[in-house]
Order: sequence, then structure tokens, then C-alpha cells
Amino acid sequence: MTDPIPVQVKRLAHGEGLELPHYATGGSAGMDVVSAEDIVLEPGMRHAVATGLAMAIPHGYEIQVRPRSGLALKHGVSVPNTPGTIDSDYRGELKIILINHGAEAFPIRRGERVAQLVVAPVTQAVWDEVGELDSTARGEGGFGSTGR
Ligand SMILES: O=c1ccn([C@H]2C[C@H](O)[C@@H](COP(=O)(O)OP(=O)(O)OP(=O)(O)O)O2)c(=O)[nH]1
Ligand SMILES: [Mg+2]
Repeated sequence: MTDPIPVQVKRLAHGEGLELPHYATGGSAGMDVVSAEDIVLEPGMRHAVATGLAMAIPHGYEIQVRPRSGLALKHGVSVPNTPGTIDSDYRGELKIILINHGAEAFPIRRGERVAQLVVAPVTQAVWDEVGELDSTARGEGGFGSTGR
């Protein structure tokens, strides 16, 4: 694990009093992030859950929003756009898009952990357009070409 990098975070008015995203254990990859709102996710419903936080991720990094496995397994609650992408130049409120795939309504209370945030380095690419690509053993095979 590399050394932690500082990330500027700003609490919005409705984020006052909430704990900042935090690693539950020393070896955690993701910081659990809490909801800033009370909401009931009805079956099939999607909602962008407020966190009350805005941030300035250093250039060259992103934050990925990932589901919590416990919510997914026990309640069918997940992140439909996982891994959600938080760009380094985004200054709006971090929102956690949740979907309830379960059969029962899922109440979320303010302060409850709804997802986890993974900080990751980003490499941007520049296209090198060519007329021909090199040949490989795989070639155009994909989508199960090597068997089940
Ligand atoms: O789960 C998410 C995903 C995105 N965002 C914010 C931060 C991100 O930097 C911005 C744009 O996200 P994305 O590029 O995934 O969405 P888009 O549909 O392509 O919107 P845009 O046209 O604004 O890029 O929205 C969130 O708060 N939560
Ligand atoms: Mg985008």
C-alpha cells in the first residue's frame, strides 16, 4: 500500500455533523461514505444519495464509488454505475447512486454507510492512429472464445 495522499474536502451545509469517509480497518481499500439524507429506496428505485461533501482530488487521481457487499448481498442494494467515476476537476457534491434490486423497501438513515470510495491513479491516453495492428495469438477472439 502506498502512502496516503491528501485530498481536499469541503462539507456542504447539509453535511455538517457527519463523519468524513473513513477506512474501517487499516488494510481497507475503500473509505466508507455516509448518507446525508433520510430516504426510503422502494424496490426497483434509483436515487442519487446526497453526501454533503465536495472535494478536489489531485490531478492524476480519481475516486471510484463502489457498492458495499453487505448491502448488496443482504438487501440487493447496489451502485448501478459501479465503479462510479469522480473526476479530479469535479467540484460539485459527491452523490452516491443507489439502486434497490431487492423485493423490499430499504430505508436509509442520515449517517448510515451507503458505499465506499477508492482513490486510484489515472493514466490519460493519446491515440496513435495506425492502419494495421500487430497480430497476436488471440486475434479477434473474445467473448468466450477460449471456452467456458
Ligand atoms: O456516482 C457518481 C458519478 C459521478 N458523480 C459526479 C462526479 C463526476 O466527476 C461527475 C461526472 O460523472 P460521469 O462522467 O460519470 O457522468 P456523465 O453522465 O458522463 O456526466 P458529465 O457529462 O457531467 O461528465 O459526476 C458523482 O457524484 N457520483
Ligand atoms: Mg462524463
